[in-house]
Amino acid sequence: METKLITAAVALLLGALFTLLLSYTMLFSKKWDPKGKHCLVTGGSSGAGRALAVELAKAGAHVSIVARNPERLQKALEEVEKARKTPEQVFRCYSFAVNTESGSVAAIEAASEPFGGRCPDAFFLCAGASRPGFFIEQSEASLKQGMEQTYYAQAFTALAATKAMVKQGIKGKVVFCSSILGYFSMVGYSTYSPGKFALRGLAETLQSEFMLYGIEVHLAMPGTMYTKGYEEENVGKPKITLKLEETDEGATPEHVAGVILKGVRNGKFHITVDFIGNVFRASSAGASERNSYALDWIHGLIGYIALPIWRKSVDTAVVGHRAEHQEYLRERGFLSV
Ligand SMILES: NC(=O)C1=CN([C@@H]2O[C@H](COP(=O)(O)OP(=O)(O)OC[C@H]3O[C@@H](n4cnc5c(N)ncnc54)[C@H](OP(=O)(O)O)[C@@H]3O)[C@@H](O)[C@H]2O)C=CC1
Ligand SMILES: CCCCCCCCCCCCCCCC(=O)[C@@H](N)CO
Repeated sequence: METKLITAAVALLLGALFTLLLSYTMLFSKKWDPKGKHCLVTGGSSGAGRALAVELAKAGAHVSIVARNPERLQKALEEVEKARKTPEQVFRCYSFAVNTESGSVAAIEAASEPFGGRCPDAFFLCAGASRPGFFIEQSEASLKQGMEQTYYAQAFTALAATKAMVKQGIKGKVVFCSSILGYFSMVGYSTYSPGKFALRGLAETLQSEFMLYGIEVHLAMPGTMYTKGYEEENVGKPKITLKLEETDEGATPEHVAGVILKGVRNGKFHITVDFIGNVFRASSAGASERNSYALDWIHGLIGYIALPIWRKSVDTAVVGHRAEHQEYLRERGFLSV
């Protein structure tokens, strides 16, 4: 009896010591400060990208924003300008499509010009879009477009950015913006989730590979954000998907940008924004670098219990939608009878 008690006490003590030690090492992990750094933000004319650009300006960084539409870029640049901290900060906008390597190279070269050809220190890759719909309504073109608007919209900028950083010996940063739909998926997201999962795959590879160069990789996994992009995706979003998403409270892009920047400053690899994000992150961590050894197992435990229950409720809701869906397919002329 006594030996058992002693063993339990020793195990408890060791566990506590272990947690303390890890929290201690995390407290002393190196911090990143955007002040004086040149940060390039793709998708910087709207939503999360624009909010990040503003946050970075507030933090004293030089900011270059990249997107396609020049008018929206100009408007966003005015917002960034309002957040200026010092007269030395350089703020520019560049109109390029970044879903190709050549477009990304051109954007980076243009943004490097005011800095004597030196490429940016940090790349925040927020470009992307979502067009939800049912899988059977997709085509070869729309599936490819889905990858284009998710994976390629960020992968090619990462490629161009890394080549430039390595050539110039810059130990910079690459921050991807995936989604919690890069951890799990559900009805309606067949053109979006695959590319967001792919971004995780890429980030996990590069987190390891870039150890060769001292370049750090981050992967943001936000949930619903109330942005222009969100309004656009909702136009064609299946009703069942809209209903299932009600569980996600959502957040403003400003809030999300703040959380992402904090995660980057603190050297977090996976950056989740809220409780649901933390639960999915901890529940699908694999061998990914953890955020907090003290908290992640609790989020993991919550996921272990709650996620199968939630998944069951999703399945029930989808099955409950069958009749309405048949009607929808008939109306659309997909079914002849
Ligand atoms: N809103 C949400 O609920 C969520 C969004 N996300 C992801 O976060 C990121 C930002 O989303 P959000 O702020 O809502 O999006 P917005 O639609 O509000 O903004 C998207 C930005 O990306 C730019 N962009 C899109 N495609 C390209 C391209 N090929 N080349 C250059 N620029 C491009 C757009 O400008 P332009 O069209 O002029 O090029 C715009 O600046 C996206 O990657 C999205 O998938 C993740 C989770 C949730
Ligand atoms: C304790 C565990 C409970 C689990 C509850 C899970 C609820 C998830 C709801 C789905 C949210 C979907 C967000 C999509 C964000 C996005 O990327 C799109 N807006 C882009 O198209």
